[in-house]
Amino acid sequence: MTTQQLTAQIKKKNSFLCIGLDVDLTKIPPHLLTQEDPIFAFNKAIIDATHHLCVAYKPNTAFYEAYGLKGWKSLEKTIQYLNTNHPEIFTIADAKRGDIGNTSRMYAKAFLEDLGFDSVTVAPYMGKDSVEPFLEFKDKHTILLALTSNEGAFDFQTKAVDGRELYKQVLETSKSWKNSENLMYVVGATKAAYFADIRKIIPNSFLLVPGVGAQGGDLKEVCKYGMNAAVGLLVNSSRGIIYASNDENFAEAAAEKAKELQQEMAVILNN
Ligand SMILES: O=C(O)c1cc(=O)[nH]c(=O)n1[C@@H]1O[C@H](COP(=O)(O)O)[C@@H](O)[C@H]1O
Repeated sequence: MTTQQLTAQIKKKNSFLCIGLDVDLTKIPPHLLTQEDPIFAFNKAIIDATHHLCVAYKPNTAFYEAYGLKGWKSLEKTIQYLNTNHPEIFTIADAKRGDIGNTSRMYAKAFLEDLGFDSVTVAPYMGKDSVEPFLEFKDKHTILLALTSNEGAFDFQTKAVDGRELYKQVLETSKSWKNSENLMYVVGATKAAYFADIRKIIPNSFLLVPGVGAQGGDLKEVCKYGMNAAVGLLVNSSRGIIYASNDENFAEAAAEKAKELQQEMAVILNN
């Protein structure tokens, strides 16, 4: 998918919501546990109830890898379901990969080619040759961790190296990499104060913004400093949406939560 197609979908749906499919079997409604594939059954119900409210889904692969072969199968079925039924929706494999070049090439093949995701999250710290293999795929996107939502972001990312914060160096340096037009960046919603500085370095790139909902980030603040002329934001909420209820009505409850965020977004987009 191109960023133009993503932006068109944002305008059409009045939404830049990304729903995180972080499925934990201890949190899903107990009645699903008797199904042959409870993770996929849960995801399918969530997708069926929310696809008109969001423009992206982001399964975090940890929640699938934790269940071994069965979990990976559920991930495969989820991306196939999305690509078959909602090809206009942007998909993110939140895998946070990155390794020496030939290994990154295999990660890129796994997520962007074999599974068929539109994008994958990648850690930048092994540098250019660890990221460029992901950038080779046409109309696929590499979402580089810039300034993450967690407390630990202050351990390294905001520390100055050669007089400039490390996250700024990641933004600046990565712009010169081959096919860098395929880059997007992760910036946590909990770091709203940093968005203005970030936009000075990468005015046009899409930002994946996790951390609203369960982690307490503020949507309005994020938009005030992070939005660009083409919107340029995908705001993610996982637990705050998918675990709104663990009764039989869980999918409708998730849709209600997604709608609350979408309506806030619509107001912001139309102001
Ligand atoms: O790459 C991410 O998506 C990510 C980066 C980051 O800085 N912080 C962050 O929370 N995430 C992911 O975004 C999701 C947030 O989930 P909730 O806090 O439940 O909305 C999880 O899948 C996290 O792994």
